[in-house]
Amino acid sequence: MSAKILSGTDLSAEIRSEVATGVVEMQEKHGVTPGLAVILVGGDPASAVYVNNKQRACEQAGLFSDSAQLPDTATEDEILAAVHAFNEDPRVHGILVQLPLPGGIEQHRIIESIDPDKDVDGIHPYNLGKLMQGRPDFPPCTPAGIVELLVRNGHDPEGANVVICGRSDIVGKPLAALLMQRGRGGNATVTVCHTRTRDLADVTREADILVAAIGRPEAITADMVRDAAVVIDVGINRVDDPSARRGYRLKGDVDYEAVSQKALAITPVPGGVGPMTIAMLLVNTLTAARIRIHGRHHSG
Ligand SMILES: Nc1nc(=O)c2c([nH]1)NC[C@@H]1CN(c3ccc(C(=O)N[C@@H](CCC(=O)O)C(=O)O)cc3)C=[N+]21
Ligand SMILES: [Mg+2]
Repeated sequence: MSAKILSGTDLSAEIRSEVATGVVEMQEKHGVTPGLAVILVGGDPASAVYVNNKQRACEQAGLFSDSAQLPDTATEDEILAAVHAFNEDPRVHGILVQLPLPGGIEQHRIIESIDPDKDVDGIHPYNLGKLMQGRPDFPPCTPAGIVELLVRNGHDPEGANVVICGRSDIVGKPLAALLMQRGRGGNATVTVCHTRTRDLADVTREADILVAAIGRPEAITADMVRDAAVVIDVGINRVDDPSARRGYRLKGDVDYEAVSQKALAITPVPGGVGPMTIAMLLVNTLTAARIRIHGRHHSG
């Protein structure tokens, strides 16, 4: 068997065009253009790629976009000042601070300084609290993108055994919360694995839906996957490859060649979860603009 490919490239284009329609409607009805600001600290080349992709996606969907690029020597106060400026900027409805921040910066202080109404990443404690209550305004973008990939491709997680490998604050933990909540995209039975999990393969083999968010190339091998599982690969690892145009290749956390022989469906890397993350960032920015107009309770 060869797995069906779950294309994040295609689905993200569909979602971005839904956002574009929403933007036009908002401009006509309210004279408001939703805006997203990205704060990037330091010169990590992969991060710069994402920031550029985000800007381009904003322009294509008709959103206003801005960014602040700070050197990796920036102090906590300088980063706080950048956040503050966007908190106060009426053209900006959503703020994303690219993580991780350089060592020595107290990340939680920065995140807590973001206006929760502009926290389109959904990582401020207030928004994470609402997520845990099953009523998120801004579901974190990568988890939200994964849920859309599943639901819109006919792999509803309801009743399924979902195993998530990785317990990060930005992927594993919020994804578990989304999948276990009541309602659309939820009602799954969720297991979260991590570096201290005993007999990882024994756990992953029970998964109807397996999510790899580990950060190590090809960590998930075919023997760890149940026949006909749906496999979601969150990893975006740069692996040196002198024969490649840019000197590296992107590899997921899943051994794609082998696992795609066994799985029912699988996301590719690139072209899977990555583009969905950006699409959901635009969705959340449109939501943030709706909230500014109508309030938190009328944003549905
Ligand atoms: N506060 C915060 N929120 C984030 O959502 C966040 C973050 N920090 N820090 C970094 C990670 C990583 N991330 C990606 C988004 C899109 C692609 C993406 O579009 N990837 C393309 C390939 C891009 C390439 O060529 O490198 C793909 O998978 O097809 C990748 C990675 C968001 N992150
Ligand atoms: Mg407010």
